[in-house]
Amino acid sequence: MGEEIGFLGLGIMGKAMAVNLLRHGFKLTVWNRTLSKCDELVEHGASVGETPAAVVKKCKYTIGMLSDPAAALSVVFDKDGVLEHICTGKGYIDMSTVDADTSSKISEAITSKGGHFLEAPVSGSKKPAEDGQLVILAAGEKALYEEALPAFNVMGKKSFFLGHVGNGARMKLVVNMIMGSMMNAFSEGLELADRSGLNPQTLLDVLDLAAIANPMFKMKGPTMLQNNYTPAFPLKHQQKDMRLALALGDENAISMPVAAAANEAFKKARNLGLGDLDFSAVHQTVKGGEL
Ligand SMILES: NC(=O)C1=CN([C@@H]2O[C@H](COP(=O)(O)OP(=O)(O)OC[C@H]3O[C@@H](n4cnc5c(N)ncnc54)[C@H](OP(=O)(O)O)[C@@H]3O)[C@@H](O)[C@H]2O)C=CC1
Ligand SMILES: O=CCCC(=O)O
Repeated sequence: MGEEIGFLGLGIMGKAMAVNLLRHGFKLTVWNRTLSKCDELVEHGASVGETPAAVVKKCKYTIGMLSDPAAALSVVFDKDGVLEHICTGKGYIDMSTVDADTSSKISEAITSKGGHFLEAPVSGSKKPAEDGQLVILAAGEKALYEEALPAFNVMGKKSFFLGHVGNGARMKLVVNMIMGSMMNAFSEGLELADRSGLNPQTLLDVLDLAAIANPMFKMKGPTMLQNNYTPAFPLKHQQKDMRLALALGDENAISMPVAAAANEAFKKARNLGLGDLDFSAVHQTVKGGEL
């Protein structure tokens, strides 16, 4: 189907998104810092590039799905990075969750070499990525957005084009700031129900019928009651998003005491060694128990 697309970063999300694209007939050349993680993608029909630069050289446009701002910058600016082969007619789409400044730095570097840039962070986790049910929050070059729409339509159930670079990053951080705060309130509620003699499972049933019912409580509640925190969205990334959202709050002089308290809980969870578990493991900071 069409030209080859590049894909950099095969973590939980990148792997799921890339496999989904391959299943839908897209041709992909992939790269991951730990190159062995490319093997599974090769089994699904992908080619491998030895470096980000090699991938960009081969592909009309390349997608990045990296852990954080440092990783997103490194893949573009370091030796053998995206910048080495980006040029007129080629595009780079960063789907990582980063702050607007990081995205702007990448955008300026890419466009100064004649390339096109789009930021396109996503809402939705591992399962929606596998099922092509993400929500894509794009901003930047409209022409690249339109070129990538066939791939976005496979990866996501809805794509938003939000205007200039930075708006996608900001939208994503606002969404995840709300989500992180909700997860903390939910954890406290589960523990409060349990310790005050209520059945937490009954609380889940009540919540599911109430005005505050939502897919996150429905999906995470049962596993949290089993102390099962198999990572879909790693807690260290949720804490990164709270930190970046709070910085956005600082810039705009928005008082965000609820988000600040949630960030403290995620920091505490990281300090307890829970950073690689699912973000719902913040529950353990309320329980105070052994995993
Ligand atoms: N998981 C989720 O539910 C969601 C995550 N996100 C966002 O998507 C992004 C990816 O998340 P996720 O897949 O869960 O994260 P993972 O931690 O599973 O994967 C991170 C990826 O980044 C790579 N990486 C990390 N540091 C570097 C570096 N310095 N140079 C090059 N590559 C690097 C890793 O490579 P290696 O394999 O070598 O370590 C890996 O491919 C994050 O920004 C996250 O916030 C957005 C929506 C949902
Ligand atoms: O950034 C991660 C978001 C996870 C989700 O939307 O379920």
